[in-house]
Amino acid sequence: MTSETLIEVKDLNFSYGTRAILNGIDMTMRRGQVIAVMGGSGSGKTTLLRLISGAIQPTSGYVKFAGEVVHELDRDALFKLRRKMGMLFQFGALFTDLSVFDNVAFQMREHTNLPESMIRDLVLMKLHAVGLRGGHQLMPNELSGGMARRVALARSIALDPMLIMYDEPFTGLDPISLSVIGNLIRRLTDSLGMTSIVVTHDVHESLKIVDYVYFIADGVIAAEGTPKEVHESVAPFVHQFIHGEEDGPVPFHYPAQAYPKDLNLEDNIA
Ligand SMILES: Nc1ncnc2c1ncn2[C@@H]1O[C@H](COP(=O)(O)OP(=O)(O)OP(=O)(O)O)[C@@H](O)[C@H]1O
Repeated sequence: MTSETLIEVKDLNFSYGTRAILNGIDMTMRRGQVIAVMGGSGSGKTTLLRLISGAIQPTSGYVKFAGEVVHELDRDALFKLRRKMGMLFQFGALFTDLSVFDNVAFQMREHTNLPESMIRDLVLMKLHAVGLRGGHQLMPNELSGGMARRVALARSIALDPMLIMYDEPFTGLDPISLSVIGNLIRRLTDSLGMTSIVVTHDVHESLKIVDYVYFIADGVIAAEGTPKEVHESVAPFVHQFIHGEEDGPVPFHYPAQAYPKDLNLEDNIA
C-alpha cells in the first residue's frame, strides 16, 4: 500500500440555499485505502460523494482529487476526471435487457476504441475478479441480489478507476452475500491499487474491511479513526453507532416543530 494522497477535502462547506448541510469538513484519503463514511440519515454523506465527484459545487473550501481542485475544472476536465471514478449505488441498476457480459462491456464500448477481442478479454477478467466469469451469458433477471451486486462491481471497475464510491453497498443482502461483497471491496481495492469510499450504516461489516472511518453528524466530522480506535472509543456518538442504540447524540427524529403544534393541540391547550 502506498501512502500517496488521492483525495484531500479541506474546510469543505455546502448549503442547499440557506440550509447548511456540511460545515468545515477535512479528510485525507490515500491510495490503496478503504474508507467508511458513516452518519445518521440525512447527515450529508451522499452530498459529500456528490461534492467529490464534482456533481455539485462547494459553498467554500475544496475537494482535491489527484492534485486537482474538482470545482475549478472546466467541463472537459471534469468529464475526464469522472472517468477515473466509479460509482456503485445501492441496487447497482444493471441494464435489464443486456447480458452480464454486455453490462460490463458497456462503458468500455462507449468510452474506448478497444477492439472487441480485447474488450472480451477485459470483461472476462473483470468478471473473474468478482467470481462470475462463468456467468457472463446470464441475464440480470437470472441473478441473485448478491450476484447482481457483484456484476455491478465488475462494471464499476471496467475502466480501471482510481476511486470507487459505494453508496450503501450492503443494503438488502443476506449475511453471506454481505460478507462476500465486503471482502470483494477490500480485495479489489488492494489488487487494483484503487481507493474505495464506502458510505454505509453497516458498522460491523465495514469495520472488518476498512482502514479508516469518518462519522458525520450535524454537518461536521463528529469522530474519526481506525477500526481499532473506533472499537475502543468511549465517545457517546461512536458508542451509539456501534451498538445501534436509538437514543444518543444522533437524533431519531428529523427536526420538526413542537409536536402539539403539528397536531394543532396548542390552541386547545391554551
Ligand atoms: N436537492 C436537494 N435540495 C435540498 N435539500 C437536499 C437536497 N438533497 C438532499 N437534501 C438534504 O440534505 C441533507 C443531506 O442529504 P444526504 O442525502 O447527503 O444525506 P445522507 O447522509 O446521505 O442520508 P441517508 O443516509 O438517509 O441517505 C438531507 O437533510 C436532505 O434532506
